[in-house]
Amino acid sequence: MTSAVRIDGLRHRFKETVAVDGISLEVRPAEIFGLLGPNGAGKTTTIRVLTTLLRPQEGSVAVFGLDVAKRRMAVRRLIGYVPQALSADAALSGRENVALFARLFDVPRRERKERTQGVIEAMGLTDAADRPAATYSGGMIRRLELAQALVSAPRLLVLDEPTIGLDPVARNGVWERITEVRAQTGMTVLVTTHYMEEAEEHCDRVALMHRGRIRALGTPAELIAEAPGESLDDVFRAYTGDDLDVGGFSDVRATRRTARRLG
Ligand SMILES: Nc1ncnc2c1ncn2[C@@H]1O[C@H](COP(=O)(O)OP(=O)(O)OP(=O)(O)O)[C@@H](O)[C@H]1O
Repeated sequence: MTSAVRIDGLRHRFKETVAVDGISLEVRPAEIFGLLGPNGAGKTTTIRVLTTLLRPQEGSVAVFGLDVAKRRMAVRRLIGYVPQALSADAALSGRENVALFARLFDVPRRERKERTQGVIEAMGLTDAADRPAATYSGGMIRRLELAQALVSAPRLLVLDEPTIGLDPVARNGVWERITEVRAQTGMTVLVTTHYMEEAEEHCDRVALMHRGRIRALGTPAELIAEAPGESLDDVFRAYTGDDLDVGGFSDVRATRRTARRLG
């Protein structure tokens, strides 16, 4: 079966910083795959290459068999992407935001209304759909952004830190919606996070990334069985040693970014 994502020897640098240092991995169709690691690990750079926003400098990336460097537009049509930066317009209602994405992604005109309503319902936003997004909570904004990404019925949903800065209840709400959509559609989900406990609970397989490299890859249970400790957090520490305290699981940067997003 064709891989949903296949990354071979991807390396990417920004001047003297090597952001991604030769990674290879495969995401299987219909799985929820977590790319995990602290700030600066190289997760976003990897995501930006596979969503065609950055051209691969070295190595290759294919989405459902399509090379991201050679088939950019075809790859984009397969992907729904929720970036870290805010992608909803606060002045528009939830429904208007989703309808805008339906137009942007060429959803056929006669299907737009129904598809927009469908994803709004799926994300639990029916009651709030006609209010300006400015009145939404952080969790609702994230679910609206998921609705925007889902309206084009992508085969691969790519989420960059979907629960960052949310309280535990809102984080659960976002994950519930992600797992429901996956169960209903068989969509593949690639998610980055630095919340190990969320990945442990919701991801089928994970890759632990640190300083541009993949340190371990497998199901959460496999990784926990192979390394000393009882959680993915322990596994990560085992693979990265003291580095983590320097690299930082600190949420400071993340929290600041979220404050900007919602402010
Ligand atoms: N546009 C850029 N210009 C220069 N350096 C960059 C750029 N984007 C990322 N980097 C650097 O590349 C490294 C990897 O960053 P990346 O954003 O991919 O990590 P990340 O794991 O996604 O972390 P975060 O969760 O903080 O975004 C970091 O050292 C970062 O500072």
